Amino acid sequence: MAGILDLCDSIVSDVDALFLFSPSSSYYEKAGDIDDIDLVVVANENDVDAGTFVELPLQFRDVRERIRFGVEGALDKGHVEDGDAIATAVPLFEDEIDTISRTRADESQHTGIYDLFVKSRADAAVIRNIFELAIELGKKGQKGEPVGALFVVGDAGNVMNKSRPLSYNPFEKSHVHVGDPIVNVMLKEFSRLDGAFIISDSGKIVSAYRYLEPSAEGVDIPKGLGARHMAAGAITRDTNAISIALSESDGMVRAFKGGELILELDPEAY
Ligand SMILES: Nc1ncnc2c1ncn2[C@@H]1O[C@H](COP(=O)(O)OP(=O)(O)OP(=O)(O)O)[C@@H](O)[C@H]1O
Ligand SMILES: [Mn+2]
Repeated sequence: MAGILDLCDSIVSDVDALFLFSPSSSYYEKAGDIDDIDLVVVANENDVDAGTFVELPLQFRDVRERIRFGVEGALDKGHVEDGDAIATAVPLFEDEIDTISRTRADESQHTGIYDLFVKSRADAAVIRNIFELAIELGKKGQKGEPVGALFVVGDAGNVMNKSRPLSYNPFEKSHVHVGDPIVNVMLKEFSRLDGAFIISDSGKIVSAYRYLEPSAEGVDIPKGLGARHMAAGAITRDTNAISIALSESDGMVRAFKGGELILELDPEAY
């Protein structure tokens, strides 16, 4: 009679690599004893001193997104090759790894989730900060009044050229950066204002209150999203910026790059 391990066999048989998501040291050590398999650790920090490591900028709640990030990162860094079969060990319900799944490194399924953080003009840390801010703003907003916001990150000179002020710029003479505790308070305060925030590659807040006027030609964003999201998508095609929009109407955080929607997060899940 077949045991449950026989069912698991089809998940893990003949895989080229095993991806461990945020493993404990003991889990990592145990996995190290497995023969003939490449180990890749995907985590916020390399606590286990893994030789092969992909850094997670956010602890994506959607496990598929977390796995996609790890796989696209590993492909980019050459840890796996197109077509490789991969087993993934992930903490899904608990903090400890409790789920094993199987996927394939597939260049044709490329979503750009890794490139969004790592191959953008702006520093990955700046992009992460803006994500966290948008998520926080989205959560708070849902309790009181919903707020919308738009952050355009990187390539600020070009973005400024493709936009115009709606009102005076409260950041005109300041040298504040995202990540400064005071800035988060300011950004949250100003997010009630119209228009977009413009942020430099290194995280300097260049302007608030910008009305974006990019060419929307060739921009392919899902139908039903309005002017904020069209502008958010279009500016990333017209410049080398990425953008992060918080929707006032559905509460979602969306990231755009190269004129495309790359990632959609529900702040309530964080
Ligand atoms: N081109 C633009 N540049 C900067 N901000 C914009 C632009 N277009 C719209 N916005 C901002 O987006 C706000 C909401 O506009 P709209 O409802 O059309 O967008 P939306 O995509 O439906 O966003 P939401 O989901 O938040 O409603 C506007 O009040 C304005 O502040
Ligand atoms: Mn709207």
